[in-house]
Amino acid sequence: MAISSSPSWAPGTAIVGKWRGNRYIVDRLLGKGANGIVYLVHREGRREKYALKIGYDTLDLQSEINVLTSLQSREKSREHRGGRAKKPSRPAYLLEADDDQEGGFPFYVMRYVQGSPPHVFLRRKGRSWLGLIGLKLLDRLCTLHECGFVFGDLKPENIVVSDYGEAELIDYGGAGPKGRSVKQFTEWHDRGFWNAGSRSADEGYDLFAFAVLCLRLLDEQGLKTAAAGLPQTRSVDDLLKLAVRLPDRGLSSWLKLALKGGFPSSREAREAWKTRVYRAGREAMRHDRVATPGWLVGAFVLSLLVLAATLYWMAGF
Ligand SMILES: Nc1ncnc2c1ncn2[C@@H]1O[C@H](COP(=O)(O)OP(=O)(O)OP(=O)(O)O)[C@@H](O)[C@H]1O
Repeated sequence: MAISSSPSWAPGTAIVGKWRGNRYIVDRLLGKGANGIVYLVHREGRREKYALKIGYDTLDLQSEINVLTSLQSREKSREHRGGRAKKPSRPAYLLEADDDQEGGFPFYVMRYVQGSPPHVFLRRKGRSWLGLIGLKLLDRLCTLHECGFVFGDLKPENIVVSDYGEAELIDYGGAGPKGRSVKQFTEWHDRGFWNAGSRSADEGYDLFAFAVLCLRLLDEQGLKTAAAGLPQTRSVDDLLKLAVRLPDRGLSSWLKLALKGGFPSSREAREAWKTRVYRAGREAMRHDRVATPGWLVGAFVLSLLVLAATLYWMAGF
């Protein structure tokens, strides 16, 4: 069923599931996209917040639900194996799916991810946080790949970073099974746009998009200029040049490999990121934290000299 006009729900509205009977109260609108509208909600009588997505198209929504169901069951079995069956470490990927009792609109309820997009986060906290954010994102991609899916449309708008640097993927509308064609992509992040490979859903496709994401976060102007080139001359070399320009050698070499499709799997890419980018960045952060700025050392020496001169002068009396 395709929905031409979806309902606009005001805060306080109760959405009642037709089949399962659960009631969700709308707190506010979170956002609108090509595939649906997302609201912040809570279950009636409970405090936990969730994101509820109402879709424009039942089939599109169902494919997102399939991905979230796989992630959910994988997380469950992982926690079960780890002996944490009683208390899940994170809220569920997917709480439930149902149709709205009133209008029959399909919806699903997922974990609410609170935070800001990565470019906003990095502007506030500093670029050295890219190592941690990247590691968390690669964790999410590895999990998704191990479930047999590829994310597809990896871009800043589909990432939320919490205040502690936990990065989460939102919007699984572009995700699909490995081996098929990528169904939803965004020009700059798309391997095909750069004539750097096919649009078939493989792990390397997401790693390529991830590498472009890093370039975009660190050198958006450079990426914009490169993307303005003629479609027939545009190539991965344009991106490699941007990667070479980065001052962080470890990051630069990681990006080059990802852009060239050199990682055999996302798991290996993640391990390489951890040693070459994340750990190296952590060392730099630690150093920044303990190193005393030069001006402070100068001011301290000056105050010692003033003190010595004062004592000398007083001793003369
Ligand atoms: N789980 C979530 N937690 C918090 N906010 C969310 C969540 N899911 C979606 N949002 C917000 O709702 C907006 C729209 O959701 P979403 O991106 O899933 O819709 P879409 O129709 O698939 O969008 P697009 O046109 O980008 O494909 C997002 O940009 C984000 O701001």
